[in-house]
Amino acid sequence: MPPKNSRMADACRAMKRFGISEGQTKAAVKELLKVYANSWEFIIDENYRLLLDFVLEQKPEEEKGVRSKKKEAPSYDKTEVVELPTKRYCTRQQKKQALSPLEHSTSCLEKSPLKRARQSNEDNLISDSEESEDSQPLVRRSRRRHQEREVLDSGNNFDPLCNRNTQLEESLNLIGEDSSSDFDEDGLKLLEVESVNTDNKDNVFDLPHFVAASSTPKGDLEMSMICHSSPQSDFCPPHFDEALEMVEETHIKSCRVEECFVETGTDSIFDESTAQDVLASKYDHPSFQNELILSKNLIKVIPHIPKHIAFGCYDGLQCLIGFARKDIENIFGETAKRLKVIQGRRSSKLCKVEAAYNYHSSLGVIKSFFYIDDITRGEERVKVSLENGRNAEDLPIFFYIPNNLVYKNAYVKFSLARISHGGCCSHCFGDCLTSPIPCLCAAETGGQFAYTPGGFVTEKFLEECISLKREPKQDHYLYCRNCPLQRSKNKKSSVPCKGHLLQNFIKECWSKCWCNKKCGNRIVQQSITVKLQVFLTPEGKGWGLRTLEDLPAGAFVCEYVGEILTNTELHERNVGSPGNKNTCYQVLLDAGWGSKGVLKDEEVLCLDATVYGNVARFINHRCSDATLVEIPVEVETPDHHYYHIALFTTRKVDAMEELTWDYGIDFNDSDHDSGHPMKPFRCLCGSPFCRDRSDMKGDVRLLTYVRRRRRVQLQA
Ligand SMILES: C[S@@+](CC[C@H](N)C(=O)[O-])C[C@H]1O[C@@H](n2cnc3c(N)ncnc32)[C@H](O)[C@@H]1O
Repeated sequence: MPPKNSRMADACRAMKRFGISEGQTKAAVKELLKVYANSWEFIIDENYRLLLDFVLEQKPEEEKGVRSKKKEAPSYDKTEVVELPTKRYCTRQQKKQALSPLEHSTSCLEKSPLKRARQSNEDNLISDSEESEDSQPLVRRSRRRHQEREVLDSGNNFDPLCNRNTQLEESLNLIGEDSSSDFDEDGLKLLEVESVNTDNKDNVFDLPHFVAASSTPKGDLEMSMICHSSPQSDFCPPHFDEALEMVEETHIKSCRVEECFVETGTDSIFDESTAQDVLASKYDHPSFQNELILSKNLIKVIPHIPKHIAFGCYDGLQCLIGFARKDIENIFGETAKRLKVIQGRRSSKLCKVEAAYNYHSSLGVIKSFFYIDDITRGEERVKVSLENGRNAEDLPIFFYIPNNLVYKNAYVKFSLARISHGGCCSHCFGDCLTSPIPCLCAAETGGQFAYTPGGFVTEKFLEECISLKREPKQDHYLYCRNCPLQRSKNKKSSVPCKGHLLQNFIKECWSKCWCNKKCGNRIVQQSITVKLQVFLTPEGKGWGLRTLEDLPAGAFVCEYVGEILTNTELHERNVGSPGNKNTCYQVLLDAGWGSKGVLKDEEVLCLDATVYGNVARFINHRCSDATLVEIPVEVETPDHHYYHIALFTTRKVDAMEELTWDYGIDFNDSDHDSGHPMKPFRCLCGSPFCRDRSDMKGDVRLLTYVRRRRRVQLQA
């Protein structure tokens, strides 16, 4: 019997042919050995068929793993990278010049990328009618095709990956495959291209095909296509029209193609002149020639690319993969300095198709596009963008409101008469935080301000709030004598209150105070100042919210805003909605419950952000170690039955990191009786402290799989 190591090495070699990494193979073999009592027989059988099937079945889960791993990437200058001008446009003037592709490319390259991008924006202002039909037949055609489709498809959801062919699926799988060695020290993923680029004639990946599609926050769509292009092979660059069609049909169904470029690169094994010869001869291929004549102004050939180039996109970041920095600077000039560059590990041949489209930012056409400039429709001081990455998903439909609004019966009466002089600072001037003696408003926080002069929650106060939430003790709960939650559920019998977490309140200065509007003790009422983005979470949690800038600990991010309902109204709303499916945007304002006598129904309040809400409705849950913590903030009224739920960072948060908070859900509450209005869901927070213990998926899935395999084998 061959030694164990050599069997593993053989298995890895066999799997490598299919683009499966060593890490994946080893993990799969380990699992299978467990099931087959350490026998290799089934694994080796039929040329590792079982192993291959098993790895391929595992893939979707592993892809999730890849993404969450990437999330933990250490910080680097992400903001700069996001701003990368990804389109390298040629000017309209250049398009009109009847240059050969190579001449044309030189003239394009002479301009700095920044200049080119600027020029292209100016070009975009030129109306369609100015465009000569002859100069851009393909673009024009695709526009018409799009317009026709727009009429047919209006209202259809964007589904970039539907209609894809098998080849595309295979190649996307390859790119998505995981291996811990695929990440450099910055946690960015290198595209695995060697496996699709072998000289093996039987290789299924011999034809050019798309490997990745990504959208950028600027609204560009990028497609990469790897081609087998060695001088010996009968490589032919993709038919331009075909490529364009594929881009449109498979990826940007509902977007308008404005401009489209094909860029080709060659391998470092060529010197510059050989590369030019090879490319020139390739473009002379009869099947391409006609298109070349028609679309030559759109084709740009970069004569010498020493290593493969590919654009990947992770959470809106662009990364340029495979170039040595020196080479990038030669080709892209100044722009290169703004890129995060990963040294290439292997050489490859790559053909890249770029398509740019315009998007609309008004809510009216939200459904057709997948990048929205500002979901708040100008309601906030800052824009909040939405990016629908590459997955197909309905865009959220709700009314954006920057402040809570009463639905009907909630008693939320703000009146100056209700605020006593003792409850506000009537002797202050300017910024209360600069005064040596904390003002009366700080009485709520033990005579110390909860905010620092820099505008963050103080370390001590933040710590207290976090530990109260993470490790609540029995005496941190208040119990109502006649709990409104139990009352609304079961009117007859009086079920004891399950308890409400006692929370530390902040009291902000307000209109009856003498301080300045910009006083440092008015943070939450200044509303959102942080740059935020709604995005589709890769783990399958739906939409999520992330910050586009680095945030220190204790920074105010946003308030949880929604309709203010009484508990009875909430109960009626939920009973009336099929399957209680709207509960996922509901929270209780119960921080003051149990501290006073029995609350009247109109004083028992909650927020529902299902239909009316702000950006906080997109914040997902994370058990225990969330990036945000909620703190009740008293602004307009001293009554603790109405307050603001303000969300502050629990620690330093990097740009592009997801913002999460612990909803306080009891995932093991099968009767859904804990009092939290939100129904428990299968938690995908990924926290090591995750409270959802229902997930024994790994073992169960493996067993099911093995049983199925055995059945198939027996039947055979
Ligand atoms: C307030 S919403 C958050 C935004 C939501 N993801 C969306 O797409 O609109 C709460 C819902 O998001 C989903 N969700 C939030 N956190 C989650 C988690 N850790 N795991 C799985 N789903 C989660 C659940 O469906 C939950 O009911």
